[in-house]
Amino acid sequence: MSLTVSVFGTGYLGATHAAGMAELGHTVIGVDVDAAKIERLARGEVPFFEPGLPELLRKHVESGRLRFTTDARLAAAEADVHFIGVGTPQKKGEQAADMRFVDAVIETLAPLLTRPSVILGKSTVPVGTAARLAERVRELAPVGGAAELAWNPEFLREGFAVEDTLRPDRLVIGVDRDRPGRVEQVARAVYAEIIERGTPFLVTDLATAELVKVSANAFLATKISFINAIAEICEVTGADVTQLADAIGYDERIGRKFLGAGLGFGGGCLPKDIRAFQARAGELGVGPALGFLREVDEINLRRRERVVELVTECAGGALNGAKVAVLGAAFKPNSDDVRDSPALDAAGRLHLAGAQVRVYDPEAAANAAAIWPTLTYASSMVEACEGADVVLVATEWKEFREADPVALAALVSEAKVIDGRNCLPVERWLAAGWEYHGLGRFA
Ligand SMILES: NC(=O)c1ccc[n+]([C@@H]2O[C@H](COP(=O)([O-])OP(=O)(O)OC[C@H]3O[C@@H](n4cnc5c(N)ncnc54)[C@H](O)[C@@H]3O)[C@@H](O)[C@H]2O)c1
Ligand SMILES: O=c1ccn([C@@H]2O[C@H](COP(=O)(O)OP(=O)(O)O[C@H]3O[C@H](CO)[C@@H](O)[C@H](O)[C@H]3O)[C@@H](O)[C@H]2O)c(=O)[nH]1
Repeated sequence: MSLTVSVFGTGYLGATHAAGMAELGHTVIGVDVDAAKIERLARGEVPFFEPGLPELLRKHVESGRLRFTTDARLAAAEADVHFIGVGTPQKKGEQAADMRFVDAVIETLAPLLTRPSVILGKSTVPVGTAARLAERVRELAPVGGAAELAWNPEFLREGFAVEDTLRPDRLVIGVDRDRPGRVEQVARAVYAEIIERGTPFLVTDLATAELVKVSANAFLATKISFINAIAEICEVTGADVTQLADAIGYDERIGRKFLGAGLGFGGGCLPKDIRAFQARAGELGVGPALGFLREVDEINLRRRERVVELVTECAGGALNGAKVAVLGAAFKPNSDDVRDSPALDAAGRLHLAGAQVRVYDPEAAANAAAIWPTLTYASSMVEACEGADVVLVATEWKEFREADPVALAALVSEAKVIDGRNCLPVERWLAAGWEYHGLGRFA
């Protein structure tokens, strides 16, 4: 069944979700308060880097199935289902999530709902938010209880956002058990094509759906920090954390995914989500239950300090004046996102410690320069490496993994590389004469 849906927020999540909904056959209205962003999207342009999204978005904008507006009234008038995909960033100077964007959508949208409607929240929120918002919607909507709200967390990964939207591992819908209404039936209609393929569709209560999302991210962050903690031990014992991860990963109960030791996790999700989860647990009086997440965060941040230490050692003990090429600024490859990026953070720390840092990233330089305008940005890997005393690989872009170590060795001043993502073919780099340092291996 084809529906008309709106998506509030057209960032990484919202723009992908809007295009995905159109691909599933629905008529879609994307709504954002950022007029410049809406103008670009309406022209069929994606304002960030996400493989496969420009083609999908353009296709549906051109067919007229996907429109963009800053006017919430249009969405309220035409759509039967409204998705909330606005940001829930970390509050400045606090651990907790900033809920003002989600709240603003409800305050704007609910008073406009004059016919039965379903609101599906996708943003990552503290447990308890959905119940609070459902109540507020009933208060504000002219149709009262005929405006229903459920929570439908999103699990997409940047870099694979289109694939994850169209072919998710599972769908989770949290509904108000005391007021079941039509919301489950509507959610099934929205995702019919995906459900028919046999994708697990889990219906839970509101709190469980909210907690599924933050628990998944807390688990992923914990797995990464686990292996990075082991990397610290490997560094003082001469062991190799990548071989260790392979060996423990063969045990299916453990699994090899997310055991990539290196500079650690960053981005717009894992760091702020584990902090907001701890803050919420504290508010609920069960802070100690998530005390381990503080450790997870600390282990993660220590990796950035370790990289600065390694660069300093490679530069002969002092960073002042050392020429350092930093390859990568994005928090991970195939993304231009630099939110809480370990790569950019390491580059910034090296710069502040007196190194002459030249950063190269194939997609994220403009976003990086908005945060760190005082860093020097090279327009190619070659330009970044020319005359460098130390090369730091900070994001595992394919371009860096497949770089020719012989050609690069001829450009640099000293052939010393720190593989901050343990992603380089070590034998090739050693054979080309490089002094190689990984994280948790050949330290
Ligand atoms: N980025 C991801 O990969 C991802 C994946 C799963 C879940 N999430 C969650 O999804 C949410 C959005 O994340 P994001 O990375 O897309 O954020 P983002 O910052 O890229 O985008 C948020 C968008 O919301 C818009 N916005 C703010 N207030 C608005 C309003 N009142 N009405 C309409 N639009 C408004 C902003 O202008 C911006 O375009 C967060 O809760 C995040 O935790 C993100
Ligand atoms: O073995 C690994 C795997 C990942 N990372 C790092 O962890 C961070 C996060 O990676 P990833 O989870 O792939 O990126 P996101 O796009 O932020 O996706 C996460 O956050 C999203 C927003 O909540 C969720 O929807 C996704 O399911 C969840 O994977 C990045 O900095 C990676 O470099 C590692 O250091 N080692």
